[in-house]
Amino acid sequence: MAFIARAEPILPSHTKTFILITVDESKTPLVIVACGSFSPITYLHLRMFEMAKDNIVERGEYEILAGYYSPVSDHYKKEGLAPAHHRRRMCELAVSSTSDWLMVDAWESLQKDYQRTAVVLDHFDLELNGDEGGVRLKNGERKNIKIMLLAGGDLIASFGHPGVWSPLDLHHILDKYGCIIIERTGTDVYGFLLSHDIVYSHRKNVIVIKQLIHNDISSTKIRQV
Ligand SMILES: Nc1ncnc2c1ncn2[C@@H]1O[C@H](COP(=O)(O)OP(=O)(O)OP(=O)(O)O)[C@@H](O)[C@H]1O
Ligand SMILES: NC(=O)c1ccc[n+]([C@@H]2O[C@H](COP(=O)(O)O)[C@@H](O)[C@H]2O)c1
Repeated sequence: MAFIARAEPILPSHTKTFILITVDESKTPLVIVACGSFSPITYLHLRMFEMAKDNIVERGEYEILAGYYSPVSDHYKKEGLAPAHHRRRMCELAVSSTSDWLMVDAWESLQKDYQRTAVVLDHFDLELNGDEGGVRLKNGERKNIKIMLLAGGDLIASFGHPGVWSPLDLHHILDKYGCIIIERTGTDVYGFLLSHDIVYSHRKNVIVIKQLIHNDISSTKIRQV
């Protein structure tokens, strides 16, 4: 067993604190990040982390340290979104009453410009692994924390929409970090994986999770009620 080296909050802006977390040294420490609007956060946004956790635990390769919501800022020009501070607060309230491993990172929501997902993941990497971060092992060595993007099939399918994601960003996200994809009604994730050259070339760093019982709740539907 080993311990996370820091006793202060793992990222400065969180609602919860990591205090010495035990780590199974035989596994790769993993933090999962979901980027999105969360306007509002839904049960599926909570469920997707639990689905990811069940899958990861079963694989036995990683030890999950935490999951983070990173709500997009007000500069993401998507129509109908609530202000970022409300969306962030809704996420904070949702995790505080339902989870002991999910947290909300405010950094992205507070930025003065829109931040691409690749940049958001780099921010997590810097905070978690930079400056002597990561996990400290019993022998004194440190181990980097792996960071993976958690997303629904629709977001991954948007990788193929012209002009939405830069190929360089996709290589960066899929090579350096990796993706955990939750199937979503209306998107053929496996078909997309096979047909998209960049995603296919990084398929070893992509985990697809089947939604055994499909639930197509969406923030849009809730906004329209
Ligand atoms: N029902 C769902 N099944 C699978 N993934 C989902 C589902 N709802 C949301 N997600 C995923 O959650 C992440 C953040 O979601 P986002 O805030 O865009 O929610 P959304 O419900 O898709 O929102 P909107 O309706 O505003 O587009 C995305 O990766 C999205 O694919
Ligand atoms: N080029 C990019 O980095 C890029 C493109 C499209 C969406 N995204 C992200 O995907 C998420 C999409 O959220 P919505 O499904 O609510 O639009 C947001 O976090 C957004 O920042 C990133």
